[in-house]
Amino acid sequence: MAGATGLSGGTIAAAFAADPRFDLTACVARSSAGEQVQGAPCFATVAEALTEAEFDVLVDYTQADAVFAHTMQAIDAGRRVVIGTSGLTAADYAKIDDAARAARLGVVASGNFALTAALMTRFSLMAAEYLDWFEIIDYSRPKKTDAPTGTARELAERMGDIKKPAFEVDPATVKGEPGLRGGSVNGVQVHSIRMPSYSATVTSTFAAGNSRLTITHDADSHSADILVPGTLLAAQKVMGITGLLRGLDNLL
Ligand SMILES: NC(=O)C1=CN([C@@H]2O[C@H](COP(=O)(O)OP(=O)(O)OC[C@H]3O[C@@H](n4cnc5c(N)ncnc54)[C@H](O)[C@@H]3O)[C@@H](O)[C@H]2O)C=CC1
Ligand SMILES: O=C(O)C1=N[C@H](C(=O)O)C[C@H](O)C1
Repeated sequence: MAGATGLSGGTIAAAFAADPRFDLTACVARSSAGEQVQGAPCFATVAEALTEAEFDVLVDYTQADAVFAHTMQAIDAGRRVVIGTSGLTAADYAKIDDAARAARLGVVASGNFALTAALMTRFSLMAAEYLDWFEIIDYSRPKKTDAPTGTARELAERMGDIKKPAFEVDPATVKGEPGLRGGSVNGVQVHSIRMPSYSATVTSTFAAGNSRLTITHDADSHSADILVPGTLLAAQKVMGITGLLRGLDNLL
C-alpha cells in the first residue's frame, strides 16, 4: 500500500489489514519508513518495497507526479497495480496498458473507487449516448494539485469516446479568453473549481432543446470509507486481468 499514512491510503491500508481475504505485507510512507504501519513493514519508497517485500498487488494512493513511475516499477517487477491516485493522462494510461500487456499483468485504475461515483459515471455515459450537448464541472479542495480531478478526467475521456459534444462556437476559437470555456479532455469541456468549502464534486450537465439534465456526485474527501469496497474489489479482480482496465463501474 503506497501512501499508507495518507488520508485515503490510511483508511484503505487499515481495511486490507483487517480483511482475512488479504495479507498487507508492505506499506510505503516516507514519514514512517522503518516502522510498522497497520502491522506491515513500512518502506520509504515503492522501489524499496518492490525489492524487499513479497506481494502480488501494489495499491497506490500517493500523488500525481509519483504514480506513473510507481506503476511502471511495479510492472517491471512482475506485480499488478491498483491505481487510485489521480493526475495520469490518457497518454500515460496508454503506456501503462502497453507495459502491462507486454508483461501479461493486470492494472486497474479508477478516477473514483466510490460506488456512488461509479454509478454517476455509468449514468452520465448512458446520457451521452442520447444527448448531444454536455460539459463537466469539478469542484475540489484548494490544495488539490491536479486538474481536472481523476473522476472528471476519466468521465470526460469516456464520454468523449461515445461522441464529441455539440458546439455552436468552437471553444478553442472563442474571442476573448478561450481558457474561460474550460479545458478540453478528449473533446469534452471540463471546468475545474478549487476553493475552500468544496470537497469532491463532479457534475455532468447535458442539454436538449430548452431542457437540461444534471448528474452530480458529491463526496466528503475527508473520509475515505466509501473507497474501501471498490478498492478491495479491484485488488481481487486485478489478479485475473491482463492489461489496463479503467473505471470501477467496469468491475461491478
Ligand atoms: N480514485 C479515487 O477514488 C480517489 C483518488 N484519490 C487520489 O489519491 C491521491 C491521494 O489522495 P489523498 O489520500 O487525499 O492524499 P494525501 O496527501 O492525504 O495522501 C497521499 C500520501 O502519499 C504520500 N506520498 C506522496 N508521494 C509519495 C511517494 N512518491 N512515495 C510514497 N508516498 C508518497 C504522502 O506523503 C501522503 O501520505 C490523490 O491523487 C487523490 O486525487 C483520492 C480519493 C479518492
Ligand atoms: O481529494 C482528492 O484529491 C480527491 N481526488 C479524487 C479525484 O481526483 O477524482 C476524488 C476524490 O473524491 C477526492
